Amino acid sequence: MTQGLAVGVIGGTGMLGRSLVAGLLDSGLLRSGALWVANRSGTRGALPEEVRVTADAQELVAGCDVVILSIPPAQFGALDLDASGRLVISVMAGVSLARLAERSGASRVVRAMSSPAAARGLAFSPWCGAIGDADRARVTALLAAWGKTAEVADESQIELFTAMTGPVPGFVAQFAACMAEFATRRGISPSVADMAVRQLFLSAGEMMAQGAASPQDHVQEMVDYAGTTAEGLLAMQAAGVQRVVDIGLDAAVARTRKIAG
Ligand SMILES: NC(=O)C1=CN([C@@H]2O[C@H](COP(=O)(O)OP(=O)(O)OC[C@H]3O[C@@H](n4cnc5c(N)ncnc54)[C@H](O)[C@@H]3O)[C@@H](O)[C@H]2O)C=CC1
Ligand SMILES: O=C(O)[C@@H]1CCC=N1
Repeated sequence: MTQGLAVGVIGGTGMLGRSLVAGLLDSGLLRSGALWVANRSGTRGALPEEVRVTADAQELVAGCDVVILSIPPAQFGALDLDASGRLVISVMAGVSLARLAERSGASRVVRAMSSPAAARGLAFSPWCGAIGDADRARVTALLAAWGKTAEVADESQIELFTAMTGPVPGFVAQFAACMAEFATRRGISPSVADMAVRQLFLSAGEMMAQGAASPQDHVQEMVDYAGTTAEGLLAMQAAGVQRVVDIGLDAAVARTRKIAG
């Protein structure tokens, strides 16, 4: 059963947690009054009145079927929690399934990744975990409330996505910043460069998200067109653009794998 769940987000007023809460509120999956948030202070912040807020994570667990962990990895070791009998979903970077089960006492444990784009239903939220069919349906429904979701093979793949799709706009912003820098160094005003680059990434994102062509297909189409863009793309490829991206993402994955939780 995926409708009528009671769900709690520990860390649900943080940068990611409040976005997850917003996505869940819009989902229609939860019973009325069945969304809980726990944080350190017990303060509501901007959360709507229908969300139940507590400073006591164990009180949240008592009221919920599903417990979502969205606190900083460094805080997880100090979290005193007995979530046995609950379905636990973590979106924390770097914290392993074994550590989640050991620290929470839960046997139904999922390791996922998401992003603050969840508030707009635009996140990509991959997950893994050894769970049964009913829990798989619950997890898929909850994570779909934040955007797209996919079950992946194992934790090492979650670590790749922690680097790639967790940080929004993250590495895409780096590419946009490089283009804005190119323009301003050649005399275009910073405000015009900023507007142009934002509009380019909006339109490119929409076209890639909705069109049939993959990003690789888009690149090949432009190369085959053999115009001005082809010249630039081939020069970037020859200069090692894939290697630069590999180096950056490998470094972010390595950092994720150093987190012990
Ligand atoms: N911020 C982001 O874009 C992303 C964050 N993540 C992961 O999400 C998790 C949360 O990150 P942020 O939201 O950025 O952190 P944050 O620092 O903005 O918020 C953390 C929240 O956790 C609460 N908290 C901390 N210790 C607690 C405890 N013992 N009991 C109850 N609540 C506690 C704090 O009160 C706060 O509300 C991290 O594990 C991070 O790796 C994953 C993907 C993207
Ligand atoms: O940069 C970070 O640590 C967060 C966690 C995963 C993605 N962004």
